Amino acid sequence: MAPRVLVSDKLSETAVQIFRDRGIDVDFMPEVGKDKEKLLEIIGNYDGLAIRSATKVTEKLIEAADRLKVVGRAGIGVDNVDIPAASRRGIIVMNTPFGNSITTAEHAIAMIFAVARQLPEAHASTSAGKWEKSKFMGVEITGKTLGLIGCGNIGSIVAQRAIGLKMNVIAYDPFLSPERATELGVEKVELDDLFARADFISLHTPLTDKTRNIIDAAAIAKMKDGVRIINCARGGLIREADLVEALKSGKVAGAGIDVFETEPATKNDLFHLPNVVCTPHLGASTMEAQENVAIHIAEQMSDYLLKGAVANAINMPSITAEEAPRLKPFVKLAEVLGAFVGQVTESAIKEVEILYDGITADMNTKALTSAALAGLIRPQVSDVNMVSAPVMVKERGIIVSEVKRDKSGVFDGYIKLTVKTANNTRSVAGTVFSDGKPRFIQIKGINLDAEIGRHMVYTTNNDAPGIIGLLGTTFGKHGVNIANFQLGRNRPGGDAIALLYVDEPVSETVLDEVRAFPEILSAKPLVFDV
Ligand SMILES: NC(=O)c1ccc[n+]([C@@H]2O[C@H](COP(=O)([O-])OP(=O)(O)OC[C@H]3O[C@@H](n4cnc5c(N)ncnc54)[C@H](O)[C@@H]3O)[C@@H](O)[C@H]2O)c1
Ligand SMILES: O=C(O)[C@H](O)COP(=O)(O)O
Repeated sequence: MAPRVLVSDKLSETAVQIFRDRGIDVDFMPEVGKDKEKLLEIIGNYDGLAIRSATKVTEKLIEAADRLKVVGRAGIGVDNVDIPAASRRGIIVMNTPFGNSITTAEHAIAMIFAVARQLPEAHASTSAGKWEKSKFMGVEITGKTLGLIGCGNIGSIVAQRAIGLKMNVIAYDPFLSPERATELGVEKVELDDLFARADFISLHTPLTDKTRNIIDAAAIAKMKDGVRIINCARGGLIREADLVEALKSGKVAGAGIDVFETEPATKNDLFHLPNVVCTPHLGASTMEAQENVAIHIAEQMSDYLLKGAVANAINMPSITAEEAPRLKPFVKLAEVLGAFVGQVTESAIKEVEILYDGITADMNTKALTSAALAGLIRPQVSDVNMVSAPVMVKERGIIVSEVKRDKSGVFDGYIKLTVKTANNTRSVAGTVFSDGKPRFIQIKGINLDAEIGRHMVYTTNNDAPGIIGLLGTTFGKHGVNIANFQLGRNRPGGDAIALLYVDEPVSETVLDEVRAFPEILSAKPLVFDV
């Protein structure tokens, strides 16, 4: 069945065409995002949800989204999506980090000009026939200092444009490297320094616990008199009530505000103040940007739904469409190794180490680790996948580490999973053969070469004559057909294991019969999704 996607916000219809061309069923309902009840009613029918900022993807919506695999944000900010809730349900959340950044940077530059020369008010006055030439005395931006709070994609573009306009640009961004600052021609400063020196301040950070109200009365008090403030990033970065006071007192000479604490902003104390220019969250609203983000999100979502490729996901490592086919058998291997340990481990897992040897060390190990963790905890939490597994493992306080090393044995590469509980350490290693199928190559340090089937039985036993006969006869007596039988031991007469690939699940009655033999220490049925 073709995957089904709902477009619930105003996206360019190019996105719809791309979904259709790729063979995806798509419903274009650009108003439904604002109708919470209706959305809740229909969301269960879709594998993908394409949105902008109007649709609120809440925990409640996610709970109702039984089929949903991917939320695609045609734009940058994902603060309208409950990402922890989506991750717990294994739903990928992806955005388009670059499609609208130039457009938004241009909007910020437009705001700088608008507040420097009071363009909207001058326009309104002139259109009203007043010709108030002396009322609208502006300031030049040449030679002025622009303080950027946040210098990522959009902040950097604003910096480049502002430098072209002969402004001096300083930036506060804890994650901006000195090298990148030099490359951009930007001076990296501390926040208080920025407040003290900037003639214009423009915000370009996401809204987080750290950035919320980054501009409030205390921050404004540290700024130059007559500073002008631009926000084309997110409402909530500025405490609006404090900005209103500062504009009224004249401490702040002007503000260009595209985003608001509450949106849609139909009433706001900032409206109608002198030299405040407001736009209704238009930062990304150009023909070019909307085409870009629509194309990007439709392609990314289609690639994921049809090929398993992951790009620009917030809650999952990327997997390119090119690497997806090569990675796929190793993803399966990692999952199977996790599933083996997950099924034989009965006490709480404390630590997981994943060793990537040879060619596997050069693969997308983040994705492989996510797959191994999904396999590992699936016996306890059935509804888990590569997106939700890392979150769930973290919630359970399990420490995960990856080790990579060059080819060390006969295989071009293999993966070894070692899991520690309070009183046990268990390991299993596997590789992918040229037939693309995963194999176990070592269990408990014992080498073997075991094909992996859907139903298997794993026994531990004392190495003694007659084990093959004993297991074969017991299973045969009960009509259990053995497709493949692998034995291994650490030394003659020492610890031994057997892995049997059987055609059907083996009942507990049969397994109890096996367990009753004194040579058999344990017998465990295993199921693998292969
Ligand atoms: N108005 C609009 O329509 C519109 C359009 C696009 C994007 N946006 C918003 O613009 C913002 C920036 O987008 P971007 O693409 O540049 O994002 P980005 O992730 O590329 O850049 C954000 C920068 O903020 C920095 N940062 C994070 N925490 C910080 C802190 N505490 N103090 C200072 N800097 C901090 C990061 O290091 C990063 O460099 C986002 O909030 C996005 O949602 C708005
Ligand atoms: O984060 C973004 O990309 C912008 O806020 C754009 O939002 P919009 O898609 O609702 O215009």
